Amino acid sequence: MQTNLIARARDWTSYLSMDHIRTLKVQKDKSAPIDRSVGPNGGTDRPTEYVKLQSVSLGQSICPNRLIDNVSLEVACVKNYTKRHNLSISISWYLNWFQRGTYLRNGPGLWHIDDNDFRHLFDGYATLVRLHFENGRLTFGHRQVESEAYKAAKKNGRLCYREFSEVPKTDNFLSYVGELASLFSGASLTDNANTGVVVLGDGRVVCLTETVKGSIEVDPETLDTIGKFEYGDGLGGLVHSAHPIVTEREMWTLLPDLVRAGYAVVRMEAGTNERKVVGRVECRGGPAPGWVHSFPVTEHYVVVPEMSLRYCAKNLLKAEPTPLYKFESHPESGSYVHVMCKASGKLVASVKVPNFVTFHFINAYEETDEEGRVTAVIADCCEHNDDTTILDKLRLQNLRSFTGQDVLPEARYGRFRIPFDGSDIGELGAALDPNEHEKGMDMCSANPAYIGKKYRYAYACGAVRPCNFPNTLTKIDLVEKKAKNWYEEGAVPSEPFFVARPGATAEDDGVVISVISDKNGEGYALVLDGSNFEEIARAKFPYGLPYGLHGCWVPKK
Ligand SMILES: CC1=C(/C=C/C(C)=C/C=C/C(C)=C/C=C/C=C(C)/C=C/C=O)C(C)(C)CCC1
Ligand SMILES: [Fe+2]
Repeated sequence: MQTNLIARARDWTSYLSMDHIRTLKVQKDKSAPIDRSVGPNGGTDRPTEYVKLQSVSLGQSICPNRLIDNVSLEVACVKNYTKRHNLSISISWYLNWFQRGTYLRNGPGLWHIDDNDFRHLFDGYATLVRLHFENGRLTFGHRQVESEAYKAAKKNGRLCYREFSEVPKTDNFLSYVGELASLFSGASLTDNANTGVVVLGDGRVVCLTETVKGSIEVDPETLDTIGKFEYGDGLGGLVHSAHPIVTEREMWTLLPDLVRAGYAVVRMEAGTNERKVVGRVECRGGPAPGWVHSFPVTEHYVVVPEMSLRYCAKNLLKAEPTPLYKFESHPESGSYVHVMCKASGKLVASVKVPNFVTFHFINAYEETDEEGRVTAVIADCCEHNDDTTILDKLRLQNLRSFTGQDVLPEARYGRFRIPFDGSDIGELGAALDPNEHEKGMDMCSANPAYIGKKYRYAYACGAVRPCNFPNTLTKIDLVEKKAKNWYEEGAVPSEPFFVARPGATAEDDGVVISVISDKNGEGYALVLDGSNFEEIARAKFPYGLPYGLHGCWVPKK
């Protein structure tokens, strides 16, 4: 039976308030109207909080894969419904090892407050999605991260902090002057932690964005917002990389210095809240540091990219979004890659490279000669052919239009080579022919055990064209220089996340998890085999989810 559980749109939208928890009528009604207006390819933008569902259950075979012998879906009356809603999808499959642990995915998920609609994908308030695997059951839930920005917006019915492209309305000049002061203190910047989620070495789970104040600890079980992650080091900083490098022992991140153009490279020991400055990189171009959404590390070095797309204090202040939002392109200033020794904080290489545009570095490693001496650092990223238009393409209006049209800007598996021979020039090319992934490429992950080391495989969102957004899950083999796709017509997958099989020896021995929005905006969790990239399991959600960004795996203790 192909019945879907769909709450009528009217019912959902009338339960916006977190404070008024009521029972929703869940109806087996395929024809019920749903607001599919948000996210690339729709997604169902419903108020996300606290829904007490009527108890419904049905048996359903939802995976064609022969490895799944039986799937049943039950929507239970959630006891603890003041915390979250919770749907239980029972799957029995043969991957016993993969039955204990939680996949969390963060991303912007709510793009309006009352009647105020946001403009850009990155503006949305953070929504956490949780897929908990245990004893052959998948428990699914999702919830808003309760940042100050989100709570203030809900309370006041309007935007109160500066988001990626949205700015609160200023009534008069005096309050504008106040705004200026609050901007430089960081007070007016958002703490909407809508970009990534990481598990620190001591087990704490933190949602992140690019503002330092937007580091928020959450409970991976209940999705409760525990509170602000306070850095107790006095380092301050307004912005940092949205993607720190986290291991069991430590966390590395970059703090761009918007006043004295440069970057502080900082390290935080696991179990502490104290970042320590290991070294500083001075920018070689100007007038401000290049935007650094992410960066890679090798075993011994931190790679600091300096893009010619640079932060712009003036644009931070503008009331209306500029074409490049908070940034400004300075192709004439050049682009550079710097390499710092983790142990000494000394700069060991700094090279000029062709201009590039990247949000996501994938990995980096050291190239060595026969004697084991490091001759170069190789750093890989999703590179948008030095085309900044990707930022504007991610405006909600663009994502909602152009379905089926070939408007996705081209991207490649960018590979930098930073030589250690003292030369001033680095190389940038493609690690494989971009036609392998139809020149669509972003949202990459690799086996976490290979971070900083020579690696062979990566998982990304690629393209089957024509498309207006990446629409495949793609396994990339950097030795064979081949890509293998998972693709379903009209579906929009989120970042493929690799989870290694405990005890695995092969790099690709594990599973790849993704959350998919199908062509109707409904959704399912998908599990692929990391080695042959075949589908192992899928579990359909009773409603669609908005597009999300980055995830993490929280192993069950
Ligand atoms: C809030 C402020 C800022 C915020 C920056 C944010 C939230 C940046 C988020 C960047 C993300 C999510 C990038 C993802 C890229 C995905 C791509 C390119 C996918 C492509 C598919 O083809 C600042 C701007 C830092 C200023 C202060 C305030
Ligand atoms: Fe990101």
